[in-house]
Amino acid sequence: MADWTKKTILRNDALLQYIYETSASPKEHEQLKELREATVHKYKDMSVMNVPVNEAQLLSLLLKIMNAKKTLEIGVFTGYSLLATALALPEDGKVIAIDTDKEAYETGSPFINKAGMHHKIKFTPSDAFLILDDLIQNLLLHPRPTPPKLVR
Ligand SMILES: C[S@@+](CC[C@H](N)C(=O)[O-])C[C@H]1O[C@@H](n2cnc3c(N)ncnc32)[C@H](O)[C@@H]1O
Repeated sequence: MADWTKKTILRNDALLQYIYETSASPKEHEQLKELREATVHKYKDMSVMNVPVNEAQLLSLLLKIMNAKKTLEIGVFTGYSLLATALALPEDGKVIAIDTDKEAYETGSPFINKAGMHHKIKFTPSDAFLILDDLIQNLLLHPRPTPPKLVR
């Protein structure tokens, strides 16, 4: 069976530890760290569903490089990658966030508020398939000259 604690692309533990200690962990935003710790406290082993610190930093870099303003977060859980995304977007950026699990979102939500990122996020507690159908229908009914850049 897959070992979820080893779900990283790096297979060398010593190298991974070095990267975390010298780069990823010192750069982790205070509320991302608090959200991650609250997730571990509440969800124990299930907390590995959050993206790892270094992957969230890569995601943040990619969003900044592409000047993303609108993103879709399909599968929020407690919101680690959601908060990392919101922090990487400009002040008027928007994230449509969808998850069936409202309780998990509400576990991370206080840290999103504390980081001052709540205004960028529209959370919908729903099956993403239903919301995506609506979004596609809307785009078909009201086509835009430039399609939005979407990152998941
Ligand atoms: C791996 S976790 C997401 C982790 C999150 N991106 C992070 O970094 O913290 C997957 C999430 O997808 C949600 N999910 C699974 N199927 C879904 C669906 N059809 N619609 C909405 N959410 C779904 C689950 O409830 C779960 O919270």
